[in-house]
Amino acid sequence: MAQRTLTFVTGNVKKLEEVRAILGNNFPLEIISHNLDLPELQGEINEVSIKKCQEAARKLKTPVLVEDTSLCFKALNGLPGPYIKWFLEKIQPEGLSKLLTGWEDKSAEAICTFAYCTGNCEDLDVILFQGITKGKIVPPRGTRDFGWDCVFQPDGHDKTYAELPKETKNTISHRYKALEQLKKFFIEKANEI
Ligand SMILES: O=c1[nH]c(=O)c2ncn([C@@H]3O[C@H](COP(=O)(O)OP(=O)(O)OP(=O)(O)O)[C@@H](O)[C@H]3O)c2[nH]1
Ligand SMILES: [Mg+2]
Repeated sequence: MAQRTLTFVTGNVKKLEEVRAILGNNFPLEIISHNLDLPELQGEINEVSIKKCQEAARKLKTPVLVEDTSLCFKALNGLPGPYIKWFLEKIQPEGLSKLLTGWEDKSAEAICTFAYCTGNCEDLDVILFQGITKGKIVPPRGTRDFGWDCVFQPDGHDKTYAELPKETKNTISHRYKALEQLKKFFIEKANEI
C-alpha cells in the first residue's frame, strides 16, 4: 500500500486525542491531523458526514478522513442529532438535560460517523464507518473537559462518560465502535498489497 499516512481533518483536539488512543499502535497508518474549518451542511447524519468529507477532499486534494458526532434524544425524534455542537454552545450541558424536562423518556444515542474519501477529484465516493452507543441523558456529572460527556450515561453503567475512566469510555464509546470498523477496513487494505 503506497499510502502510509491518513489525514484526519478535525478542529477538535479531544476527538483527535481519543482517535489516537483508541487506534493505538497496531494501526497500519500514521494519523496526521489537519485543522480545516469546513462548512457543515444541514441534513441527515450520514449526509452531513459525506458532504463534510467531500469538501475536505476537494480542498486538500488528498485522501481524507473526517468525523461527525451526533447526540440523538429519542423523545425529540433524534434531535439535536448532528446539530449538537450548536445546542451545546448555546445552552451548555445543563440546558441539554433540561431539554428533556417533561419527557419521561430520557434515552439517547451517541453516534459517531467517520467518512473516508480517496480525494481523487473524479471519484468523490465516500465510505462511512459508524458506531452507536445507547444511553440516557442525566443532569451533568463529572469532568467538563469534553463536550456533553457529563450528561451522557451509557447503558449498563451508573456513571456518565465524564465520570468513567478514559480507558473505559474508549472501549464502549460510539467513537470506539466506529473505529473498530475503520481499523478492520484499513488493516485489510494494507494486507492486500
Ligand atoms: O462529550 C462529548 N463526547 C464525545 O465523545 C464527543 N464527540 C464530539 N463531541 C462534541 O459534539 C459536537 C460534535 O460536533 P462535530 O462532530 O462537528 O465536532 P467539531 O466541530 O468539534 O469537530 P470537527 O467537525 O472539526 O471534527 C462538538 O461540540 C464536540 O465537541 C463530543 N462530546
Ligand atoms: Mg464540526
